[in-house]
Amino acid sequence: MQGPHESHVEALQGAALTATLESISDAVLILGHAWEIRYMNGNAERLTHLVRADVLGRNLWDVFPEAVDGPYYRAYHQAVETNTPVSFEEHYAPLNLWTEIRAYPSEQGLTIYFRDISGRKATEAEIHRLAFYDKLTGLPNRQLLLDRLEHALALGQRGGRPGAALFIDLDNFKSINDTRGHDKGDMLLQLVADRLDDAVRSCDTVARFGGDEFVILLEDLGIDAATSAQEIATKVLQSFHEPFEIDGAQHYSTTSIGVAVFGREPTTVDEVLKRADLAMYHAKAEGRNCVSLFDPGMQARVSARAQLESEMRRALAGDEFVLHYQPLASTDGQIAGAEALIRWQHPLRGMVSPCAFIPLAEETNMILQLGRWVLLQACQLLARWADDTRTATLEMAVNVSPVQFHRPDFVEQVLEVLTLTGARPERLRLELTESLLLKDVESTILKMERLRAVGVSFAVDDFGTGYSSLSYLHRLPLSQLKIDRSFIAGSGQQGHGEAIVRMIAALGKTLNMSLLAEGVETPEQLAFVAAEGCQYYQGYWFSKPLPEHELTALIARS
Ligand SMILES: Nc1nc2c(ncn2[C@@H]2O[C@H](COP(=O)(O)O[C@H]3[C@@H](O)[C@H](n4cnc5c(=O)[nH]c(N)nc54)O[C@@H]3COP(=O)(O)O)[C@@H](O)[C@H]2O)c(=O)[nH]1
Repeated sequence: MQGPHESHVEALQGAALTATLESISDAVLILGHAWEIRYMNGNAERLTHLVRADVLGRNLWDVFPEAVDGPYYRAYHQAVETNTPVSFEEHYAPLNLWTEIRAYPSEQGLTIYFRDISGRKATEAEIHRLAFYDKLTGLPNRQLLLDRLEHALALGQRGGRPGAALFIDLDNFKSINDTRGHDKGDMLLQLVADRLDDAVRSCDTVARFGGDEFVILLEDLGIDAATSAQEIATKVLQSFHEPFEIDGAQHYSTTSIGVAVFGREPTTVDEVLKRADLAMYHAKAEGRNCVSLFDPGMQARVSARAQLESEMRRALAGDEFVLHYQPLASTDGQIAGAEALIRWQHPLRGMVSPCAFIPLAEETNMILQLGRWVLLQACQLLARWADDTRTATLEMAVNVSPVQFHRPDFVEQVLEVLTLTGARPERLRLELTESLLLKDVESTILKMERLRAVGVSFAVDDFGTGYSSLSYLHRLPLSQLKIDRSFIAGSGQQGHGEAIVRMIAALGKTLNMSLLAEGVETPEQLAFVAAEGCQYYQGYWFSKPLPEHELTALIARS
């Protein structure tokens, strides 16, 4: 029998306990030993949309049949065994619930605390999406790709399941941004993402690596992984044959793809991506719109290039470049001037030909510094020639790279060098290639005319090897055509060399330009080009390119 004091205390405890259970933020269910519901707080009513009076005394599984297969039994037994609360998270559409079970073995009952964590789950999902998916295209981002590649490499190394990374870079992506705006560029990227996704299996990962670069991770490729990867890359490439529909207009785009295969041999994520990237650069160098498979030779070539680049920077800072001058002669044997030709006096490799470093200098923009240096040196000599009657009428020809010419301040640079050196502009001839003249014709003509106005003249170098359009050749302020040496070398033999020289000579006459034959090596070639109307020639028959002091001696003798 309870005394009056004890029942008062128990009633007090009951009231206090109920008040506590009603005030906490969690939903609470207290169950008896047969899983019958003995208590349900207000939060549990709100969350389950049930009324306390309807469920009290009923079995939990009758009230919540969907929970029968859930983790409740397991959690209860674990809570009993460990004598600690056990919690878990479960999804009951549309809710995500956090649940904690506290067991009371002595009373064979339990309390279930639960709360809606849908908001937190949505935030977590959003954080995950932001961290691992690209916002613009919805594709996996670089981070997720790296994780999956790491996993694929582990499978490849342990299980011998080979895979491949395809590094995809859009060709000329910049042009759509520049011509149609960044929003259209973004649309193209979204369409490309869809197209890449459609081109591969759903188990492959198509990721946006950054900018206009995408990577496709192919897994489980089978024995001939290289062939399969190349076939898939070709399929991806071909998927670009169809135009992209951007805001009602059709846009054609191509892509360059580098392929790197991995398998059992130990390698790293960085290494695989570096290889695929290298192969992609190789595809670009091959003319774009193609697939290239990584081979170890590529690495060696890139290292050699990097070495050359750093050596060139050192050479530019030091004193390793020199100019040689090849005499330009009239076909009756008089020196008419000289062409300045750069040489690299390398401390270990000896004299390096410009063919070995001009292309790299152009790619890296070092040609800007180099080209200005050449112009300055050549104009200094031209200025010195003006002081001597034997050299005062000679012309100086200087090669101009397209990279130099297309800089907006090219004209100012030439004018500045002329002012600095005091060289006479009418003795300076700039040699431009056909491809240079073809690009951006209107602005090219403007630049040439500004320089021609001060007396500078222009020659087309290596004429006949490019694609000069005769329709605009007459509009360019050119004074000389230099016939490429390949046609001169071909003269006197079977082939079209002679006929081409004849045609170019006729064209030069029509356009009122002087003609210079390049690469004349024999007296027969000289006789031929003279007979065809070339007033000038250049070649080993007269002289190879010479250091300045040897050229001066040759002029003095002639
Ligand atoms: N942008 C710049 N380009 C330059 C500069 N200096 C040179 N170059 C370009 O490099 C290419 C190779 O030049 P180089 O090795 O100097 O060869 C020149 C001559 O040595 C060679 N030549 C001349 N005569 C003959 C001959 O009878 N036979 C023969 N096999 N080769 C001969 O021709 C080259 C001159 O070419 P070109 O400029 O077309 O008149 C070359 O493309 C240079 O233009 C520079 O400062 N800037």
